[in-house]
Amino acid sequence: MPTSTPVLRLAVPSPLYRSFDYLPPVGCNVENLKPGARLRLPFGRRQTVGVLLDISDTTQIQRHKLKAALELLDDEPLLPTELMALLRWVADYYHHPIGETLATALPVALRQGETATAKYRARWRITAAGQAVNTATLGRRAKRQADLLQRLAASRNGLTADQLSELPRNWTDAMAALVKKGWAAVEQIAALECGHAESDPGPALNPAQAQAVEAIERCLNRFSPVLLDGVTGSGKTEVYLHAIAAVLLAGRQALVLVPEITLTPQLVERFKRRFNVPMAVLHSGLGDRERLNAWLLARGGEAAIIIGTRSAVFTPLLNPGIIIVDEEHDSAFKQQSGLRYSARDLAIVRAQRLDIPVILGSATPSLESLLNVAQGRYRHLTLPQRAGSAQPPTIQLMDVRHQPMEDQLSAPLLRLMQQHLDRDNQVLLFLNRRGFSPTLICHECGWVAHCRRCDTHMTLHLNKRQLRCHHCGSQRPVVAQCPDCGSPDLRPLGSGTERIETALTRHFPDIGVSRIDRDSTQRKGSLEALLDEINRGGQRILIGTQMLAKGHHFPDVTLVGVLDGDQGLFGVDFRAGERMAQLIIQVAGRAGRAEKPGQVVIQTHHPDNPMLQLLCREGYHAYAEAAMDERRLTALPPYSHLALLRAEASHSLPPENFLQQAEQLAQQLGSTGVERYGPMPAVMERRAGKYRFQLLLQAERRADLHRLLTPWTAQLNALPEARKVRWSLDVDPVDLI
Ligand SMILES: Nc1ncnc2c1ncn2[C@@H]1O[C@H](COP(=O)(O)OP(=O)(O)OP(=O)(O)O)[C@@H](O)[C@H]1O
Ligand SMILES: [Zn+2]
Repeated sequence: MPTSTPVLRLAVPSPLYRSFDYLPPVGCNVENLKPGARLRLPFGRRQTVGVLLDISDTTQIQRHKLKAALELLDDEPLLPTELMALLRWVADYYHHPIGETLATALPVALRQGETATAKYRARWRITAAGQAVNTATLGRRAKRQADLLQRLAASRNGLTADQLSELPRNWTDAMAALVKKGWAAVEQIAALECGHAESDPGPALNPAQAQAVEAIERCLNRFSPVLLDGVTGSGKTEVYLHAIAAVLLAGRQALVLVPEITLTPQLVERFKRRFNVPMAVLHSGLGDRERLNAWLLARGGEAAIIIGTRSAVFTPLLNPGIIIVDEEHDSAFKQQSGLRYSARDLAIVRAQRLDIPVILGSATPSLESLLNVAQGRYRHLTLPQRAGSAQPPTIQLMDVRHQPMEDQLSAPLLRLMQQHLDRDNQVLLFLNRRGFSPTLICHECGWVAHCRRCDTHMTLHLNKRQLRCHHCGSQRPVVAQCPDCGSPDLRPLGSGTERIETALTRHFPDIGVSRIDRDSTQRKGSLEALLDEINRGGQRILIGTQMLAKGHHFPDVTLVGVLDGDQGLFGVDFRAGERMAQLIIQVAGRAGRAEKPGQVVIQTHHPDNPMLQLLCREGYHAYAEAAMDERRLTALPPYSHLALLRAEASHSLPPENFLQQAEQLAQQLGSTGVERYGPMPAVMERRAGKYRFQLLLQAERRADLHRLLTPWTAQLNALPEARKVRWSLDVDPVDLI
């Protein structure tokens, strides 16, 4: 083989921290090989799909040992240069193998080697000649054509086969006749969801909103990170919509990241009502083929707005104009397995590389973002008041010590609920614990239902008569007798949403109760049905988990009760307090969002807790400031940077040994500026049958941390114990448990 044959450097899905060299496919014109294109490759005993990183003249492998790639799958680079560069950055920053990083960013269908062709569909429009036709003169024989023509005339966007298939009779012949006469024309359009024909202009902006929109519009052509810090119900979404309108006007695309789409059907609806453009909505219910289609149409520029959850941050865009991260504080933006990236952080990095604005919106910004504001890295735009006529709710602590309690419902809370219901309003109760009770205990001997695979209790789900582990998902039927002593006296200890629901139906027999948690919304469409029921208004009680805190708009809710305000006080994670504060303020934000004023009460056994008091009396920002001081004193993020090396195995020894070796390796590599803690068992040492250990690295300066991580992670796989464990590195972990 002549030495001039170039060598292809490929990213291949593999846990190895390197690229792989191949020769071009036999007979392939080298000119056609461009970085970002996929190739089918022989890999071990199987075939795989790799992405071309570079073409090189040299290789460290003896040439005769190189295998040839089998087939070039893309004529044009599938991944644009910008995205390729971003993903290389991502692999470096998260210290993740490049092949797996690229695989994470690609839709499954592309990973499997499917061809990258987008779907289009036919759409019919009326022509000028068609508009001039007086349908009355068409005569009875052409009634179907006349009907169709009228329909086309009434629709601004034209009609697709999907829309036409709703017609009672077959329409294809009649349409063909219209096209033949030149009265209708057919065009091929991207197979995407489209905004409604009747666009709605939305309310007039209030001064704070207008100021925010103006500030964003002024820097549409450059990187400008903005924290849109607006109290709940202040109309942040309106600001996004206006900013997007300006971006669309300039012929560019908007990428909108949300924590969970299925939980906020109302949001997507609002986008559709406002814009008459093709949209790619990337939700978890999409099939592989549909996801691929949306991805390709975003890449081709046909999708003007892309709304998706965290992985949407990797969507290729032809004309990117803005990135918006809604509810930026939400930990759902962090991927918790494989490539553990933060979509919020990557949105910033990507916007910077694209030189476009990025908006992080929240009523309860993360301490990370608040510090970035304080240090002048982000612009701070605030919406201090609720939009329209809505007033902020009053928040107070309710001391439940010595109070009679019915499950988690104190007597004063029940009285207050009655008052609000009597006024024909709705009451929302928040308890971040689903199921009937978190524990089932034997009253005779003290036996507790434990998970057999985790160090934790099973949760009792009475409706399904099951015990379920919320950590590994295992389940078994409820036993009638204690397996230890045979006593039938088994009692549920503590309450979850299911139990509260039962208590509420008992206490308020005439009032409808809607429970909203992961169990009650499992079936497709069930959340929408529940939301509809609530939005029909009138007396009603809502009980739910953090799902209720997610951006819903319930105009009739006037009372919000946080049933267990102490839940965040004793969390093991250093972020537990911050999370609980955000949750409380977000659920509180569901109260009094329309004309009626809202009231929020937080049941607590610690009414003197200074952080709770601060949160209630002075609001989230006062709380955040105090929490920030605490973090500074304890040198925790955002005042330091963390990386967590986790390892697990079926026995406890290998992970501990592996981490010990990893620790020694770090020591040998010299880790100035990096503190190491561990190895130590994870808080839940055994989960899903695996023993879990971890080693925490902490550095004041990010550069110090990464200087160690780069050589370290490259060598971890070579440690003797590495093959006996599953290990992973988590850079900027949000969850230390
Ligand atoms: N300028 C305005 N005038 C009147 N009503 C408005 C205005 N802006 C927004 N609204 C309405 O106020 C309500 C809350 O607005 P929006 O959902 O945009 O707030 P938000 O800040 O995103 O809320 P949250 O963070 O609590 O989910 C919506 O019903 C919206 O239509
Ligand atoms: Zn379990």
